[in-house]
Amino acid sequence: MTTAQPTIAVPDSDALHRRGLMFILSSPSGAGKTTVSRMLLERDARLRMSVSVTTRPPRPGEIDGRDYIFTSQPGFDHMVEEGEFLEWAQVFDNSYGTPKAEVKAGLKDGKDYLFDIDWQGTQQLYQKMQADVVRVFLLPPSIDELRRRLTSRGTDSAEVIAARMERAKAEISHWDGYDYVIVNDDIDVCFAKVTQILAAERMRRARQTGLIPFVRELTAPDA
Ligand SMILES: Nc1nc2c(ncn2[C@@H]2O[C@H](COP(=O)(O)OP(=O)(O)O)[C@@H](O)[C@H]2O)c(=O)[nH]1
Ligand SMILES: Nc1ncnc2c1ncn2[C@@H]1O[C@H](COP(=O)(O)OP(=O)(O)O)[C@@H](O)[C@H]1O
Repeated sequence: MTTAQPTIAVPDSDALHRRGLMFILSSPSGAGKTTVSRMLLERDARLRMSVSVTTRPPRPGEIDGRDYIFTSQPGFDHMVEEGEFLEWAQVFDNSYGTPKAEVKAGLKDGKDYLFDIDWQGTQQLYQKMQADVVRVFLLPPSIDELRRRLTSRGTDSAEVIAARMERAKAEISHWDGYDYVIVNDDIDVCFAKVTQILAAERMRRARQTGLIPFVRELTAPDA
């Protein structure tokens, strides 16, 4: 004869409530963060892109609202005045900012957000929302390979590429402000590492807000 057992929900990745996380990917321009971001978004339905606002003109193939929200400098300044950004920064000659509203609400609902932002934005988000932030920095395998990637992308003029190369070493100098640093040599290896980091970070105890009632149930006197 079997005795009736109290039912306890089996904890899989989504069975228990979890607070969402802010997954930040930074790198010097051309090291591969857009490529890795696209791969993540294609393969991971639980991850959403935090689409930034920028005054930079769209590149060929970029879509307003998907890659960036493109705006004028007065439009951007107005958003700053209205407090609509979680963080914003001047990068190269343009302004870039992370809209606040969706991310703040989504994190509570367990939604995860991907941020392709620079070290200045990373520092600001970390200061404001340290417990939610995971910081990943991609390095190129060499400076020559970085130049080759920027050139082969075919989206920027020689002048813009030269300006980005000039800034690359300054950007790389911020590598130690990140939790994880990956050399993006082989894209599949790099992507696998990023995926592993995301999986582990999702399982952190502090994010699994549903654990407290679950453990209470497991350890109840009549369980
Ligand atoms: N702080 C901050 N940086 C951003 C934001 N959006 C993009 N960036 C950064 O701005 C820099 C330039 O981006 P972009 O013009 O798309 O060129 P890319 O680096 O070649 O992809 C990159 O380092 C991005 O990570 C944002 O909302 N905030
Ligand atoms: N691991 C890699 N090996 C070879 N080429 C790469 C790799 N990662 C990215 N690329 C290429 O390098 C160029 C720059 O990558 P991108 O993702 O646009 O960089 P970022 O967003 O950091 O500026 C693109 O043409 C991309 O296809």
